Amino acid sequence: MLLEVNDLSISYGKGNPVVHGVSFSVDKGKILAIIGESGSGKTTVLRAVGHILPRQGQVTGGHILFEGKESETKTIREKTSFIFQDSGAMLNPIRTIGTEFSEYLAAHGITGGEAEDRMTNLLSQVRLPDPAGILKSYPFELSGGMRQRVGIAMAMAIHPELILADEPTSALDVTNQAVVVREMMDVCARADTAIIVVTHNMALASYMADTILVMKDGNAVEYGSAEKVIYHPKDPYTKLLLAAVPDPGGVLS
Ligand SMILES: Nc1ncnc2c1ncn2[C@@H]1O[C@H](COP(=O)(O)OP(=O)(O)OP(=O)(O)O)[C@@H](O)[C@H]1O
Repeated sequence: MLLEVNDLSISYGKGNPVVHGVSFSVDKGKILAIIGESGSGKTTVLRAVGHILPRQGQVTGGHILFEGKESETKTIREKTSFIFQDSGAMLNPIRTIGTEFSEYLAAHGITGGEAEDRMTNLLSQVRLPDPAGILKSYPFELSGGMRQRVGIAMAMAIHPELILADEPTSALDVTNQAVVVREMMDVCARADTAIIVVTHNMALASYMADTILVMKDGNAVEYGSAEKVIYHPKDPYTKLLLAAVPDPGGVLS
């Protein structure tokens, strides 16, 4: 198993836990969607897995195992990367994509021809036309969807075992959402990269995921294969989420 999370609890400061005893696992190359309403603890769980909880955030119970061992910051830095809602907006506005991208790779020990190859190869895998031209562009010269694709290409360029994606497409319009999600899934499938995607969108979760974890008020209220959760939900809250989706699984296809 690539990632196993057992009985995870998390608090901020001296407050009560905001995540209570959550467990799940992700196999190599598989996609887990964590779904739930705002404030249910999805991002907190994702940040704990990525070792990027804010300073006051603390894991107060449970275990996170990565490749069978207690997960350490160094391993996670090397083997996972993030895609945020506004990954594209995080690009430095006064530097070209090429400068930003190559520095990111250099920070991971990838330089010279190898870095060039990875950049152009991944930019074309996320279907950005004219990768050489993109590398010479400034972020403001690209559309929101194009910038988000650059964010996905950067996340994939270090050949991660696991991508942690927090609402990766919610800043995009509906047409772009579907395309960018498909590209993200294609690129990850080719490299056998696992994904944990946090979303409040049940249609997106059912389209992408092998496994779905439903969270409410910091608890896991439902967890299982996407098929089981979508077609045989047990928890009333999951049923409510599904009732809001006209055609689960079909909306983005
Ligand atoms: N830095 C922080 N300090 C204190 N409390 C926090 C902090 N970040 C989140 N929380 C609290 O933790 C709980 C879970 O928040 P979290 O952001 O993980 O939820 P979420 O399900 O990802 O919501 P959203 O969909 O709005 O991002 C909420 O009650 C939130 O107020």
